[in-house]
This record gives sequence, structure tokens and C-alpha cells, in this order.
Amino acid sequence: MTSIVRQLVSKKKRRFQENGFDLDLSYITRRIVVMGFPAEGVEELLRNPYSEVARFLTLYHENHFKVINLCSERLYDPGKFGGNVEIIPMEDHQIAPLSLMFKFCRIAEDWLAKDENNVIVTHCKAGKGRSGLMVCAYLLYTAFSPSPQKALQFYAEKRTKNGKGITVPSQIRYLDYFHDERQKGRREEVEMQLAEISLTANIVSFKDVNVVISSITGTDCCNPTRVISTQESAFKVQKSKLGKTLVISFSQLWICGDVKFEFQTTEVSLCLKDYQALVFHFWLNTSYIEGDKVSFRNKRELDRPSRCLESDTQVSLFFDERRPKGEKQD
Ligand SMILES: CCCCCCCC(=O)OC[C@H](COP(=O)(O)O[C@H]1[C@H](O)[C@@H](OP(=O)(O)O)[C@H](OP(=O)(O)O)[C@@H](OP(=O)(O)O)[C@H]1O)OC(=O)CCCCCCC
Repeated sequence: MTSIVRQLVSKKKRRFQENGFDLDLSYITRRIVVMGFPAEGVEELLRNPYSEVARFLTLYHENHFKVINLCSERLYDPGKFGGNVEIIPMEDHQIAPLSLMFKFCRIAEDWLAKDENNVIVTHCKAGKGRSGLMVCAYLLYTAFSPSPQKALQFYAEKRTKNGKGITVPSQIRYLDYFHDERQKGRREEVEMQLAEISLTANIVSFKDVNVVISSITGTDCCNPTRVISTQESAFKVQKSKLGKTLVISFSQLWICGDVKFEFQTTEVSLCLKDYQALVFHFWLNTSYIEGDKVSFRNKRELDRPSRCLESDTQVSLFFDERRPKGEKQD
């Protein structure tokens, strides 16, 4: 029964079912392994039991494995795997700044270069999204894959049965950013003045939509710093609604680097308390914005869109100015 539950929880991800093992684990290449979380206690009923993961690593890769834990929400004592564990915390369904993607690649490259028998074992919670972003970055970093599209296809084929590896659009966007930097070098940091957000969606006609904008300072991608919430009056924010279209205008709002946009509505919880429910979100890096407009043409281009959204939801961001980071305006 337990193995049935674990197989249900692992959904369409390929499992390692040889030699008495049945793990949510896939070899992406001979030396890159991706797996679901090595759980203990009750969660063992749902995910890879830590003891089975340890037995697998000892049997197949004793003294030659390095584990990289990408879960910010599930940390464990590195001593569990003999101490050879690196932690790069990422939030579920979110991106990692390019600096962390390159950090992952350097860790993997150094370890695999030490001994031809060495392997990298990467996991997050499901071992699908966050692990996929980092492993696809490594496939590009080493030129194993010539393009982000090829890396995504290769990963999806090796990790899943339904060809749906990385499915969060912003994670795919950041893989494109990574490839650009790997090919052409780091881009200049750019600040952009956000003038307007336009949202056309069914939800606008019957809900008040709030936008929270935050950005990553340093490499702590788990706690982005809030720039503004359109519910606050700290910045001059004007909202206008016409049918299914909401236009939010900003004044003097500059954003820079890795920026998260969260669209929320006020909901009532079961205990009759108001809370902000996430309708969708997306991430952008200002150095990669071309021109003065960014558009999302439908729901599929948004991250984790709620079921209540109609498919032809559209979002556009309009920018007034851009400047190199830190350049003072007179
Ligand atoms: C009889 C029980 C049958 C259980 C059937 C469960 C069937 C089922 O959907 O199981 C799957 C769920 C959720 O599974 P997980 O708890 O493992 O969550 C997944 C994880 O967040 C992935 O991110 P990452 O960790 O890979 O970065 C995410 O991928 P992404 O960020 O790319 O979207 C994926 O979204 P996605 O699949 O793409 O939509 C989530 O489903 O498991 C649980 O909820 C665990 C608790 C299960 C509670 C069981 C209570 C008994």
C-alpha cells in the first residue's frame, strides 16, 4: 500500500525500480541523479525513505556521491549522508538568481572533476521543478545541451513519463537568462521605472486585485525584499477598472534585478478571516527586459495560475525609463 501511495505522490516522474529499490529517482546522465526528498518519519509513507536513499547511494556510489539539497522548506543534518551535502535553498515553484545557478554548476563541476566515478545527487521536494532548473543549467554550463530548449527536452525525457519536466514559465525564463550569460557574459545591472501594469482577466470584473512587487537582494532568493504592495499608499498608486481590465499606474517606482510580481485577491478563510490568495505570479530580471513593454499573452505564460483564471488572461508591464544601476538622476 505504501509503495502505491509513493507512486501516486511521485505522479509522472520516472522511478528507479531495480534491485529491490522503488525510489522517485532518475539518472539524467550517468553522473547526474535527480530525486524526490529523502524523507523520514511519517513523510516516508509519501516520499523516498531516507534509509532507502542511503542504501542506494552506498550500493551504487559509495564514497563517490555529493548530495545537493535545493529545498528551503526541508533541511536536514548533512551528517545523514556522511556530510557530503551542499545546501542551496530555493522556494517551491520559484526561480533562483543566476548567481546561485552558477554556484550549483561550479559545485557539480568541481565534484565530478575530482574522480570519474563521482556523481551529483540533486533533490528538492518533488525532484522536478527546482532540481530541473539547476540540472538543466548544468547541461548548458557544460555544453552537454546546445540550447535551453534541448536541455529542457532532455531533462523532461529522462525525469518524467509525460515529458513535463520544468513547467513553471519563470523557471524556463531564467534558464534562457542563464544561457545568455553563459554565452555572452554577465549583463550590466539595469534599473527600470515601472509606469503601469495592465491586467485583463475575468477575475477583475468581480474581485479586487492587489499586486505585490518584491526583489531579491544578494543571493537570498527565499526572502525577497518587498518593493511595493498596491494596497499601500506608500507610493502613489492609481487603479482604474473598466470591465475585465485593471490598469495600475505608478509614479517614481524603480525596480532592479530579480523582481517578483504577485497578483492576489482578498479571500475569506474558513474561519471568516480575510487573507490574500495568490492568483498567479512571475519573475523577471530587469537586465533582460528588451524595450519598454513586457507582455504575457495567456494564462499558460503565468506561474501557478489559479483555476479561477480564464485562459486568455493577459498582463502587460509598461516602463518609462531605464538606467544603469546606481546612476543618479539629476
Ligand atoms: C491515498 C493517498 C493518495 C495521495 C495522492 C497524492 C497525489 C498527488 O497529487 O501527489 C502530489 C502532491 C504534490 O506533490 P509535491 O508535494 O511533491 O509538490 C510538488 C512540488 O512542489 C514540485 O516542486 P519541486 O519540489 O519539484 O520544485 C512542483 O513542481 P513545480 O514547481 O515544477 O510545479 C509540483 O507541482 P506540479 O506537479 O508541477 O503541479 C508539486 O506537485 O503530493 C502531495 O500533496 C503530498 C501529500 C499527499 C497527501 C496524502 C495523504 C494520505
